Amino acid sequence: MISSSTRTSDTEIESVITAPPPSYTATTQVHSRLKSFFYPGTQSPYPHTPELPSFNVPEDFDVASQKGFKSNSWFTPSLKSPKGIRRVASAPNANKLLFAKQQQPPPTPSLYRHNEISSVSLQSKAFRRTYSSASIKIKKLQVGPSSFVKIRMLGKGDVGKVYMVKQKNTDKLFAMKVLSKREMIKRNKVKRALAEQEILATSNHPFIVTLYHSFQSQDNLYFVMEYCMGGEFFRALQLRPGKCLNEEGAQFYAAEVIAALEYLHLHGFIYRDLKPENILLHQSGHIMLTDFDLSKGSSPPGNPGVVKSTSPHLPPSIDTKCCVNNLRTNSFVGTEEYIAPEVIKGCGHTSSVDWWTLGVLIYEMMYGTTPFKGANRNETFHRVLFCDVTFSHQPAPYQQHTPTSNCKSLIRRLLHKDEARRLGSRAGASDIKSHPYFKTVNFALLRHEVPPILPLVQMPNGIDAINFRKMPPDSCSLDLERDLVTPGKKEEQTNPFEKFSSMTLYHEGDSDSD
Ligand SMILES: Nc1ncnc2c1ncn2[C@@H]1O[C@H](COP(=O)(O)OP(=O)(O)OP(=O)(O)O)[C@@H](O)[C@H]1O
Repeated sequence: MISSSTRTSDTEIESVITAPPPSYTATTQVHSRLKSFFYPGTQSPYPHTPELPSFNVPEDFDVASQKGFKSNSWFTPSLKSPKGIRRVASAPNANKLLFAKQQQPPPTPSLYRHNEISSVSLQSKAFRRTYSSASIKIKKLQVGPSSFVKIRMLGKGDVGKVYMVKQKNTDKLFAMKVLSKREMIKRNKVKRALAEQEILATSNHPFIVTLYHSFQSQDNLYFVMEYCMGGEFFRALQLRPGKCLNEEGAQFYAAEVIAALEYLHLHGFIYRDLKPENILLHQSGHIMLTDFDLSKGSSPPGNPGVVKSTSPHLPPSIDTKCCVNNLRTNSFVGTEEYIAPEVIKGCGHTSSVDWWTLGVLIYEMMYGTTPFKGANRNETFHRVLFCDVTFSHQPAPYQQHTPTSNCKSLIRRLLHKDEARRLGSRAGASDIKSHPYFKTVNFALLRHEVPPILPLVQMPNGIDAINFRKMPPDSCSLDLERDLVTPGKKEEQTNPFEKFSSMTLYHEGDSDSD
C-alpha cells in the first residue's frame, strides 16, 4: 500500500557516538565472495497540467527507532537523533485501494492507468533460472526452524517479520525472514515471495544480502539471511546532521548502489524499490541491498553487450541494459516519493526506473529530503510528472559543501522524465559510471574503501549492534521449536508454494562449502 511519507522532527539522544573502528574479521566471508564479483539535460517541458486525481489511500507507515552510528573522519558526529517515518512500498492491490477510496472513476486514463497484473513480455514462460552457479552451491536443506533461537524482532512487513536469530550449534547470528502463507495468499503476494527467493538464491554479490537457507513449514516461508549488523541506511541518514551527507559520502553510497543494480540488471532483474529503507549496512559499513519482493525478472535474461565509451580515451564498457531489454512491466509498484513518472502514468516501465530512483536517492542523501515531495500524495505525483527538479533547497546548516555542478548534472540526467533520454537508457550502469561525478571513483575497489559511516557495534557478539526501528514486543506465537519443515508437495496442485525451494546455499569462500 502506498503511504504518506511525512517525517517528524529531531529529538535528543543521550550520548555522542564514539567507538573503535569495527573489526573487519567478520567480513571475510563477504571479502572472499569478491572473487566472483562482476565489476568489471534538461527536463521535458509539460506545458499542460491536467487536473490531478485524488489518491486517498489510508495512511500506513511505521515509525523508525533511534540508534547511533560512528562517522569516519569525513563527518562530524551527530548529537541529535531524529525520529523518522519509514516509507513503505505499494502493495499489489494499491491501485484498487487508490481508486476504491475515490468517489469518481480514475481520471485521465492515459495518464493514470494502474494495472494490477504485470504484463511482461516473456521470451519463454517456461524459463526458470538454475540456482547453482560457479560460486554458489546448492545443497540439501541442512537446517530447520528448530536449528535457530529467536533473539529479537528486527523488522516487520505486512506479510511477515524479520528476526535476529542465533544458530544453535554455531552461535552464528542470522536474519530470519518469516512470511505467513495465509497473509501472502490473502494479499496476493505469493508470486512476490517466489520472486524474492529466486533473486536471493541466484545472487552472489557483496552489496546484496546473502541467503543461506530457505524452507517452508505448513504455515510459513523462511529465508535465513546474513544479519546486517549496521542496521538500516535510512536510520543512518536520519541521524546525520541535516539528515544528509557531504558529496564524498553520497558519492560512495551511490557507487555501491550502482554496483548492486548493475549486478541485478546483468542477471535480468529490475529492482524497482530503491530507497534508503531498503539499504542495510553490513558491520563493515558497506551497503547490502535487501527486500526484493517488488523486483521483476526477465525470463530469460538477455546477454550483456559491449558499447563504445563516450570518451575516446576510455575503453569500451559493458552494456547491461540489453540484459533486461525484453522486460517491460506495468505494475504500479514503488514508493511514493521515489516513484518514476512512467510508473505513475501506467504506460509500462523498464530498468530505467532503477536509474530514476538512484537520482532521487542521491538527491535525498545530499539535501535530506526528496526532490518531488509534496504536502500529500497527489501533490507528490503531480510534481514527479510535471515539475523540474530544483536545487533551491538551502543546503543543510551542517553540510560542508553545496553540491557541485557535476552532482547536480548527474541528478538532473537521472531524473529525466523521459525514460528514453534518462541517463542509463543507452547501456545501463556504464552510462552512469562514466559521468564526471564518478571520475574519482574506482568501482572495482569499492569494497576496500573505508565507508563514511561506521556502524557502532557495542557488543562483541553484535547482538546489541542495533540501528533498527524500535519494534513493539513480538506478539507473534511463532514457535521455532515446533514449526516443522514441510516439502512443497508437487502432487498438491493447488499448493501455491510448491515452487518455493527448500535448500541450503554455500557461497564460494564459505569455510564449509565443500
Ligand atoms: N539481513 C538483514 N539484516 C538485518 N536486518 C534486516 C535484514 N533483513 C531485513 N532486516 C530488517 O527487517 C526490515 C524488514 O525487512 P524487509 O523489508 O525485507 O521485510 P518485508 O516484510 O519485505 O518488508 P516490507 O513489507 O517493507 O517490504 C528491514 O527494514 C530491516 O530493518
